[in-house]
Amino acid sequence: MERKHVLTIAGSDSGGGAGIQADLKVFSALGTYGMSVITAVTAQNTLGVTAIQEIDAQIVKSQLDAVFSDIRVDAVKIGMVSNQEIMDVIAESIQRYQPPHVVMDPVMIAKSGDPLLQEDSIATLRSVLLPMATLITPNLPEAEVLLGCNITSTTEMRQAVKELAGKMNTQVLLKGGHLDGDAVDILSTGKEFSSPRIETPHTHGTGCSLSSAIAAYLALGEPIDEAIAKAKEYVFQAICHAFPIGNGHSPIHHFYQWDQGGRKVWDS
Ligand SMILES: Nc1ncnc2c1ncn2[C@@H]1O[C@H](COP(=O)(O)OP(=O)(O)O)[C@@H](O)[C@H]1O
Ligand SMILES: Cc1ncc(COP(=O)(O)O)c(N)n1
Repeated sequence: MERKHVLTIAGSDSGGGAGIQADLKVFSALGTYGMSVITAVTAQNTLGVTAIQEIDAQIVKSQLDAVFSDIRVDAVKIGMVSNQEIMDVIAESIQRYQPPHVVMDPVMIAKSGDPLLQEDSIATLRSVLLPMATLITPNLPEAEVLLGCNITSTTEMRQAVKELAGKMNTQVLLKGGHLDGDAVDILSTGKEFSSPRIETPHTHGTGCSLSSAIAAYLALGEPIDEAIAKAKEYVFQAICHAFPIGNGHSPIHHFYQWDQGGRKVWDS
């Protein structure tokens, strides 16, 4: 079978739990070929982010041109994009190369509470980048910023996801990981994706991994509902198999093998 190619445009996490590193692990685990355009380098571990170096927008553009001019891209995932200049070059290149699927995780703040987006860039994110995506995957705090209102329950999520989809003119998967109870994510079509909540501090990289798994499954030809359902199951298993690696919030775990009966066996 022809190998599918998936590109992540995101920031690097030196601790290996989120950003580019999580995305590439997901792409490999799902049998796709992963590529990366790095927008920022973060000095980060399980405790937080201690420094950020944004990559020059022209270097981001050169990375995008290098990939798109030579290699077929079956789906794109966009994660941390911290300033307007970088947003503009990404938007231009999506416009120019027209990849078939673009999943955008509008990353604003790390789980540790550290900001990953310059505040004066939110308007550009909203008006330039988000409308170019096939699907956007905000968590609750990000959706609250984009909508300018509080979302405190699944009922309010149902209303908010429809409003966001209307405003951004794209499909929205609103993630409910920040509420209590079952982890319920809601698609703007009204479809809901639920899993039991796992009581663990080791959830670093869940959002990055969900969006990159959706992009990989779209590249593999799954329809959007199926791509989300499979990505959610993947993240659920990856949380279940997380193990502590530092002194803070450890990342989820991406390694599984296939047994002789063709079933996935997660390494733990
Ligand atoms: N403790 C948990 N147990 C099960 N699923 C979770 C848990 N925390 C997050 N999820 C799921 O992981 C994905 C990422 O969610 P969320 O934490 O809301 O996003 P982000 O990482 O962007 O803050 C969603 O599918 C969410 O439902
Ligand atoms: C480079 C980078 N990109 C994204 C996140 C968000 O991930 P999380 O919400 O799990 O901290 C992060 N911490 N670092």
